[in-house]
Amino acid sequence: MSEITSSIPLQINPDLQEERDKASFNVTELTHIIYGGIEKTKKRKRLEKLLFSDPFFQEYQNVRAFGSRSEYYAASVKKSTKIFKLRRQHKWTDEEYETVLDICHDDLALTLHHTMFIPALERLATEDQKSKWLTLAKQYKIIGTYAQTELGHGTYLQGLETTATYDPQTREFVMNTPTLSAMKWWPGSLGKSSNHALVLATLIISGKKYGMHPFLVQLRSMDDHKVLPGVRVGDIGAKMGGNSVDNGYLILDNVRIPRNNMLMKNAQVSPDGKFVTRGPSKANYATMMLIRVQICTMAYQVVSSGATIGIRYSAVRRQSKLDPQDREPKILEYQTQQYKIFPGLAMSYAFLFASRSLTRKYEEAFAEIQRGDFKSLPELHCLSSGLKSFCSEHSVRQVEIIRQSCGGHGYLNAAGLGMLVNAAAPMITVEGENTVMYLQLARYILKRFAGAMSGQQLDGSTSYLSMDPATYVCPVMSETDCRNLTALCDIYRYRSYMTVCRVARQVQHDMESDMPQHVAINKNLVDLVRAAKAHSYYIVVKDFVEGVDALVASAPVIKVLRTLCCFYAAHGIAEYSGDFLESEAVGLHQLKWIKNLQVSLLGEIRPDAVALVDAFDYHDITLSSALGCYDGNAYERLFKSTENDPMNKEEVHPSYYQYLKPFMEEMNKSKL
Ligand SMILES: CCCCCCCCCCCCC/C=C/C(=O)SCCNC(=O)CCNC(=O)[C@H](O)C(C)(C)COP(=O)(O)OP(=O)(O)OC[C@H]1O[C@@H](n2cnc3c(N)ncnc32)[C@H](O)[C@@H]1OP(=O)(O)O
Ligand SMILES: Cc1cc2nc3c(=O)[nH]c(=O)nc-3n(C[C@H](O)[C@H](O)[C@H](O)COP(=O)(O)OP(=O)(O)OC[C@H]3O[C@@H](n4cnc5c(N)ncnc54)[C@H](O)[C@@H]3O)c2cc1C
Repeated sequence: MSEITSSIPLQINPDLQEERDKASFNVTELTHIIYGGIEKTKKRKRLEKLLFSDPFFQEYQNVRAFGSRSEYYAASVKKSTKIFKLRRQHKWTDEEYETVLDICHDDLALTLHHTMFIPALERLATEDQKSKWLTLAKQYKIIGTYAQTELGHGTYLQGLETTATYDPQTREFVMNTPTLSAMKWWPGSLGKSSNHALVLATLIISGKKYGMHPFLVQLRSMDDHKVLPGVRVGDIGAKMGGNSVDNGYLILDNVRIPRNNMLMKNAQVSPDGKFVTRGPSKANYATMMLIRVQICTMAYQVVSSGATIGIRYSAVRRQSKLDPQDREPKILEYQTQQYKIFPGLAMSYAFLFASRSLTRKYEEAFAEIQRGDFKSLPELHCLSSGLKSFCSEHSVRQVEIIRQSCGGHGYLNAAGLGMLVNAAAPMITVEGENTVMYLQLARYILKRFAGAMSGQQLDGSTSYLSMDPATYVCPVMSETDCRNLTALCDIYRYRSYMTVCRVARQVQHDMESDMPQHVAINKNLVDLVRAAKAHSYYIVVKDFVEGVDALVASAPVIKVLRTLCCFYAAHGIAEYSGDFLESEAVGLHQLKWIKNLQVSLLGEIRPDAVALVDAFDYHDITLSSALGCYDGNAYERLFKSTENDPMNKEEVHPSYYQYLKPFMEEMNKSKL
């Protein structure tokens, strides 16, 4: 009788334990730093315990892995409603609720209700409207979504075709989807879950268009969830990932809504049809900016989850030979393996600090905006557009590299990496497609650069554009200088300055050669995006350096974070060496030193790699990965995962009787 079983050993895999034993710093101390203090970590742990003591959360993993799309959606609705109920029962604050959503790490079917519908009501409704609609939404008496994107237009909001035509006779808006391309297409939770939608439509009064405004439209009956007259709504189909969410389509045919259903914080239509605006014209774009900021935090969660799985697995997987006399080494010993995974590890900490800094700036600016002061809006719009694009692009790419680094097993659903990549991939597209968002940043940078050239004193994230480039000397004079974080940051800043300067001069030159502005811009789009990326990279490195410098922590924690920060910056210079050389931010000597440093830092990070991912403190259910589980018993967990596979339910699959058996019989009878 074979002794091979799928039972999970009670003890930690000794290979992983060995890693934990040799960590140079206190993991718990770093965990507290990551979560904002001991109290917050404790609170998170309490919430985690409360959630995961319910066996449903474990069963949900099986439905996610093996259920049909419809079963997965249903389980996710159940999960959403369970969480909603728990929130009421335990009177969670918004912060506690956000923590629960972070712990769940999963697209909930009703996610749009809290990620966009409620924030949109908070930002776009008047106080009177809030007391009605926001109260209902927060009590889950209505479930809503944010319906902006159409089949024909997602990016170009001025091209949206859905109309809201004011009828002064009845004091109603008449909502219409005039063409196929005008149908709403993509909104999450729209297809089957929501009974209300915030529909973004072009306002028309007496035949005149007044731009895009938000309208609250009821879609389904509150008695039986049946679709209301004039409304056609459904699911848009299976996607690469995120299939627990019913992204939907919506067609409106002369649907009448009361005048008060237009959210009127930023613009009003009076009963007799007069239009009045308040605040800047882009005030109705406020919800998108909030989510762009949140996407940076999501990118941190994505890449840190991927790094946790990749590093723990690489510490328990043994393969091939390094020393011919020794046993097979852990694959984490191979320098190439470290080179695939440690950039994701360093990026996790970089994005932690960058997203924290962006969130702080957002909260400060939002408080000003609430007081009617919009001066920080342009800076915040551009910073959030750039960082949203940068963090999503880099995290998705890095997690795919980590998936590949796990060899064949990384390709299994049970590894959790494929699902992570596919769930995270839309971060690149949602809330403004990345290229388009980089170009928003580039447009702002060009204007600021022109301001600096004409002697304006700049402030905020672009203040460095008023530097005098003639004063720049590469601050790295020796190999040892390469470890100086301020010097590395200066190199990024100068690279960004030169990239911006070059494209600004080119656009100006093209326009002076009588090229129309739009032609000159389009001729330089690739370089404009390059400039926005260089600026975003500089901001992330700067936030990382400043974040580590400002930390109050023990010497070992500071040391390990400084090493990671140095590696992050050195790796970026090595990876984009062409740009750094071309801009003369570094010379060939410096590049060689920085590349050497990058490789030697791999060896310095190696002993702390497992501890650095343990500090993220992800629960096994949150990670949902046989390869990345805390105990390191990856093989047992992989084997265990096959038990729930419906393919293994019967010894002989029905397809044998249907197809294979008759086929084999036919083949065996055949004379050929
Ligand atoms: C651990 C596991 C985690 C897994 C993670 C999974 C994640 C999955 C996803 C989660 C769910 C996501 C839900 C998604 C929801 C959505 O996608 S909702 C739809 C979002 N749609 C968009 O974002 C549309 C993008 N387009 C735009 O924002 C705009 O059209 C535009 C590109 C910005 C252009 O706008 P337009 O009105 O055409 O403006 P212009 O005439 O070009 O003027 C631009 C000027 O306006 C300024 N500006 C633009 N936007 C803003 C703003 N938000 N705030 C302030 N100012 C703004 C801009 O700077 C220009 O200013 P000037 O240069 O001074 O003129
Ligand atoms: C999973 C998921 C969830 C979503 N959830 C919602 C939701 O809840 N509510 C909602 O309203 N929407 C939602 N969306 C829609 C999303 O916001 C849009 O897909 C997104 O804004 C991009 O717009 P698009 O699809 O029209 O892309 P397009 O604009 O068609 O982009 C296609 C290509 O054209 C390029 N391009 C377009 N314009 C320019 C330009 N000006 N300059 C240079 N290049 C350009 C882009 O870079 C891209 O390469 C969701 C989408 C996804 C994938």
